[in-house]
Amino acid sequence: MSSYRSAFRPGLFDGQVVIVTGGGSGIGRCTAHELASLGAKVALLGRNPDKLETVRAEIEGEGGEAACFPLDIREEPAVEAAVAAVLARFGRIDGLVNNAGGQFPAPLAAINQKGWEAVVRTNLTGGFLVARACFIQWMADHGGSIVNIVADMWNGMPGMGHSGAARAGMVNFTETAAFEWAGCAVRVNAVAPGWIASSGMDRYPPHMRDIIRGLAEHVPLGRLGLEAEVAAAITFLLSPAAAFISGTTLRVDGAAPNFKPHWPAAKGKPAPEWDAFPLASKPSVLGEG
Ligand SMILES: CCCCCCCCC/C=C/C(=O)SCCNC(=O)CCNC(=O)[C@H](O)C(C)(C)COP(=O)(O)OP(=O)(O)OC[C@H]1O[C@@H](n2cnc3c(N)ncnc32)[C@H](O)[C@@H]1OP(=O)(O)O
Ligand SMILES: NC(=O)C1=CN([C@@H]2O[C@H](COP(=O)(O)OP(=O)(O)OC[C@H]3O[C@@H](n4cnc5c(N)ncnc54)[C@H](OP(=O)(O)O)[C@@H]3O)[C@@H](O)[C@H]2O)C=CC1
Repeated sequence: MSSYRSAFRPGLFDGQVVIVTGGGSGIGRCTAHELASLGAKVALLGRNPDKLETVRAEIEGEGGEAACFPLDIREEPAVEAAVAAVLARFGRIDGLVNNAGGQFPAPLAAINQKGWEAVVRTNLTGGFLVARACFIQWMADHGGSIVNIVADMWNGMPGMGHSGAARAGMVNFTETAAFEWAGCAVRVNAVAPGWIASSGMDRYPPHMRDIIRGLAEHVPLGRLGLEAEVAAAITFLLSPAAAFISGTTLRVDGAAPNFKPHWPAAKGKPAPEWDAFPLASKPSVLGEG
């Protein structure tokens, strides 16, 4: 029996198979737990096999079913082989959560071609490759639902120019795929997290710690988001509750893009679903509490 306290009804994904890329940590790991708690069999994709294996063991320890498929999403043959391996193992693919991603913080002038391409391939090309493989190998004939995780970098974000450009591309890919694949009953949406208290926050260099700790002051809801709050948005878009929703990008950001410096953000608001995922990451950069 899973300890995950989902907002959705038990058994919602019984019999379904969902791929979660970047399932070995943070938002991907949390989403994998949530979907498994609702009955889905989860295929965990990511580069580090040890991280994937840890999450697989966690899920199976909670009564769910999961399997690991290590790969780099930027490598086309590896992506095609991994999707084929998921089908060989589970026999179907109902959903894809295209979550793997990330970047290094650097001003545009300090990014060389190799660095730019490393980030664009991670956050745009890789997601395209995984989505296309799922479509061609299964969803074109059977339908399905794809959720692409992007990032709330609207209007540009200094230090994140490569990633913001890639995410903008992924939003447009989402819109085109929603149109092209609609005739095959494939829905394609995106979720744009704002600043989330996930393991990802611990991957930034020490000199950024104060910036990260101060981010909540620029969020009208007065806090960082939770992994479980992003997972819930993804789960909604995968579910039949979103059957007429395709081609959209759902922000999960506490209204951060609406922040205006002349008006203070809310202070000390509790996170209502803090205990939805007892195993959630506690990024050390944010300190205790
Ligand atoms: C801002 C305020 C926000 C404040 C913070 C707010 C957060 C915003 C919201 C977003 C949050 C998240 O996404 S949280 C998720 C965070 N998680 C992650 O980022 C994990 C995934 N990231 C990665 O794997 C890496 O960053 C990524 C580069 C994408 C892929 O790794 P690779 O192994 O392929 O790449 P590497 O070999 O490390 O590097 C490839 C090249 O990239 C360049 N490169 C690498 N690091 C570099 C650096 N620091 N400065 C310049 N250039 C660099 C060099 O050219 C490297 O080549 P050489 O010179 O030959 O080495
Ligand atoms: N936390 C936040 O505030 C925000 C996060 N996001 C995005 O949400 C997603 C999840 O981030 P989060 O959970 O916070 O951070 P994590 O760093 O914990 O998760 C990123 C995951 O992506 C995987 N990954 C990265 N590159 C590749 C690759 N080339 N091939 C396969 N897997 C890869 C990593 O696996 P491995 O280590 O094994 O490579 C890791 O599990 C990312 O796309 C991130 O950019 C967007 C906005 C805000």
